[in-house]
Amino acid sequence: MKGPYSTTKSQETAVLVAVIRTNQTEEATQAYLDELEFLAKTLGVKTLANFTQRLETPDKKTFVRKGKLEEIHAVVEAEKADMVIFDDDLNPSQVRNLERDLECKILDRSLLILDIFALRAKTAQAKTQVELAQYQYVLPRLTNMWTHLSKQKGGIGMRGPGETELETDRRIIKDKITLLRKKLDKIDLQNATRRKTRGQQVRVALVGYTNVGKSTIMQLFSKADIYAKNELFATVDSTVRKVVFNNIPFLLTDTVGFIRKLPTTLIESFKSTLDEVREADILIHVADVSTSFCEEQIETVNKTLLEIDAIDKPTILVLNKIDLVDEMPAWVSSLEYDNTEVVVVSAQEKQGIDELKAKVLALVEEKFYKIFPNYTKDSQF
Ligand SMILES: Nc1nc2c(ncn2[C@@H]2O[C@H](COP(=O)(O)OP(=O)(O)OP(=O)(O)O)[C@@H](O)[C@H]2O)c(=O)[nH]1
Ligand SMILES: [Mg+2]
Repeated sequence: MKGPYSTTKSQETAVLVAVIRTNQTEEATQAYLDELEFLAKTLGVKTLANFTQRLETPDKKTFVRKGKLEEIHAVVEAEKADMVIFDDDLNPSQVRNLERDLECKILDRSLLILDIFALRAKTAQAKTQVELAQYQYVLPRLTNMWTHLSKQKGGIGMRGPGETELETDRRIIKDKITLLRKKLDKIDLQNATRRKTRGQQVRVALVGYTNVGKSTIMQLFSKADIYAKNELFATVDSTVRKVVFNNIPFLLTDTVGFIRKLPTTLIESFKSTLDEVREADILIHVADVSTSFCEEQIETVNKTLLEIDAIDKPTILVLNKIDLVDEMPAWVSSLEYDNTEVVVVSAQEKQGIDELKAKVLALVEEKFYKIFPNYTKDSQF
């Protein structure tokens, strides 16, 4: 089951640690920890306990202060935890100090996300993108502990006079990054050619936070057999399907979900997968209305869309999973985004789907008749 770059084995156990920032509510912290636990669970890691400490910024040396560290160590020892997972990125010296003090494997949030992506990636493109992101993650974190890397190229006379193992490792990784970039450029070129052969068609992309129901909606619209599961990042590769509503055809893309604190190396390496989103004419932004952090998740997605230059498209905001909500949250009525229509649905219970389809069709039609002004409903596609 595990990909070649996995850093975790199944059935391992973990203790989670997060810092509560000034102004951050306990409720928010709990939601973040739940998400971290869900990320760990997706990798088959069981959470034994979690710890928080209120600090303005994480401690430079050990992320949390000494007293808290002792508490964590006691639990790690008593419960024989395999690892401690931190909710923010750690620098090499923090990792070293924490390994020394906690005497177990130390992971951070980015590493978990990278691991899940490595596990899920299926296409050559996604696999190469993940590998690139992993090397980019490792490069600034290289310490003398990583010397094993140089041995992979041992005997080829790689090491120049006076060069340390660390420098050799850096060079090996930089070479690897260059190689992966070249490989990706080649794949991108092939994909761009393929996209051109699709001809002029209206393109719609499903976007949203991870696990909100994008693939479930894709299935409803295209009857495609797509992996939809209660897991974070069930979808990492993009899928494109032709959909016809009311005899108007368009291309629908299901793609990777977003998450808060998405490692920047991942966004960079997944830029070409996100081309499908950038090049789309219309966005269906799916959100999970049943979580108390729906608004924040919508903001995270909008921020990421801005980062990849895909904001400002006609958008339908789909508030999904209404079946899990007794009462419509108050903030829904005050939702106001430019260029955005809101529709409330349950993809699972098929509530509100006709309204969603009608809204999608209206936007698709508008775009479609701009491309094909002479099209009549009897035309064959
Ligand atoms: N209760 C409820 N569950 C839903 C609904 N829509 C989807 N789900 C469930 O939510 C989980 C995630 O759905 P997916 O369609 O895989 O979500 P996604 O957005 O594609 O997720 P990623 O690909 O992981 O980013 C699955 O277990 C679905 O069955 C809904 O309307 N109500
Ligand atoms: Mg999905």
